[in-house]
Amino acid sequence: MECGDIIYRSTLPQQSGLTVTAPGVSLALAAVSYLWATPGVAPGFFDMFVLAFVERRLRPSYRKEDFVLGKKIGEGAFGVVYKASLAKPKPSNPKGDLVLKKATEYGAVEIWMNERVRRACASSCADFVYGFRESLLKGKGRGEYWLIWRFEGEDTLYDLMKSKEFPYNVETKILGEVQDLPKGLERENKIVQTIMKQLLFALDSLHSTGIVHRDIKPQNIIFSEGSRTFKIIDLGAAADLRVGINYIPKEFLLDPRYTAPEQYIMSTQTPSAPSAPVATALSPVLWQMNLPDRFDIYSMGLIFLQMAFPSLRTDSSLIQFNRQLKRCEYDLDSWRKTVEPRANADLRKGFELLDLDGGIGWELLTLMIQYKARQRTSAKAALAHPYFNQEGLLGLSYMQNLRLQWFRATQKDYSDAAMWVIGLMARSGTESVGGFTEAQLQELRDIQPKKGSSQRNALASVLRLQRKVTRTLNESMNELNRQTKNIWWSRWIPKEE
Ligand SMILES: Nc1ncnc2c1ncn2[C@@H]1O[C@H](COP(=O)(O)OP(=O)(O)OP(=O)(O)O)[C@@H](O)[C@H]1O
Repeated sequence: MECGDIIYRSTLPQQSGLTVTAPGVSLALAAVSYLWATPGVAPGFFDMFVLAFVERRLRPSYRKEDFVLGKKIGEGAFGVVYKASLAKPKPSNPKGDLVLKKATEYGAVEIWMNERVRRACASSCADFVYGFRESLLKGKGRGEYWLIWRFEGEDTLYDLMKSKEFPYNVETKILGEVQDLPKGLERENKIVQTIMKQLLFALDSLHSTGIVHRDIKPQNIIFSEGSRTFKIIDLGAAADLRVGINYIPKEFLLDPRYTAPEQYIMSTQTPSAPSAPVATALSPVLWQMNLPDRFDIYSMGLIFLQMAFPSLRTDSSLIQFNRQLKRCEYDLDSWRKTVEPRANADLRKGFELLDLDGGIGWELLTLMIQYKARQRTSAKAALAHPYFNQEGLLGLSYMQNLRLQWFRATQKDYSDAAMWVIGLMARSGTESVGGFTEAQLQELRDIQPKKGSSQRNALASVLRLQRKVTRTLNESMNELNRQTKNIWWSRWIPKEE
């Protein structure tokens, strides 16, 4: 080719463009679904490396001297809580009173969780202002964490439930006015419904971002005067399932009155606290395997129960209820059968309230208080339950009714059915029936495929593959766990200069 020759585009070699194929599209969709599935690997990366970074640059930071401590409003085993205010308020500072917690070691976790919540679902929890680790004076121990929130209000749900006036003492607070109904079950039911809706909404937002609270109880639910809603507080025992923070349960952080029977949010067979990258990559799988959010649902079910039954609002009666329920093998219906015949007026009132509208309240309660986590409803599914439909069951359209039937079917636990099928497979190995015995199944897991029996070989391969995947998963996680991993995230917590 001579210099100055004209080259036509059509004569150039064709560019190899991106070819869209059906398997490629399905693979991409599967990858996107995985990355966005609860607790959200992709949103997690964006949150940690973009949002957190931007927030740090834009939000004001504080030091110890900026605060004036007021009266003490709470003291737990791991911190002291004060009402506080700013020493020299500026126009850009938060308005009104503040709450300041001086916390020990668990303060770091609480700062992490509060910052995560502020970015992902600020309205679910008390409005977090700032958190830092105080400067260490030489020879003065490990230092404390200071956490600052806006003062949301005077009352926790516990304070409000202690009053004989409950739930009427909450009515104007959340609904803004007194309902045009005579005092009685129907009116009380409406108030309890509204409270439950607010609580489940807050809990659903927390769970959607991969945080399990683990200490849900009326004492940790504050009424926010500003937003006229209930908000969750005290994230010191929470676990962040996205990155595996606070993943190992610390039993002493849990309140036995409200904890679910399993005690642990993750199966004890799941390898302990994975390192952050592993936890992040596997978080959707681990979430689906363990359904850790159902731990909070059980506690929320107990709060629902206490709101419905005035006689179960004291500590001693709740402890007694827990004992009775355990004796009934956590079957709420059989507990009801035991106590209803000799129920006092208060207990009867609770049953009547939950039995309104065809027992839809009782149905929701039993979906929350179940022994097996997998049988409990999620917060999202609970919010879609017809209990929260204004007109109740009768007001449901044909389609809504269909959805309810679907909802009930999906809430069933099919693990028993799976066990039954496996059991049948194993039992069918008797000489009279033919097939595989338990011992033969075990043998199948161990042997190499033999020629001549394709069915037998296929099953053996599936079982071997399943065992191999589980083993590899466990080994790689344990391997990565050996690295120091517990405190990597505390780098994110600001320190006082
Ligand atoms: N943002 C807030 N606004 C108003 N009051 C609050 C706020 N946060 C906490 N409180 C009050 O402080 C009390 C103690 O708070 P919190 O439960 O977080 O502390 P704690 O040290 O973990 O206590 P405990 O160990 O007893 O649970 C709460 O019961 C509540 O009355």
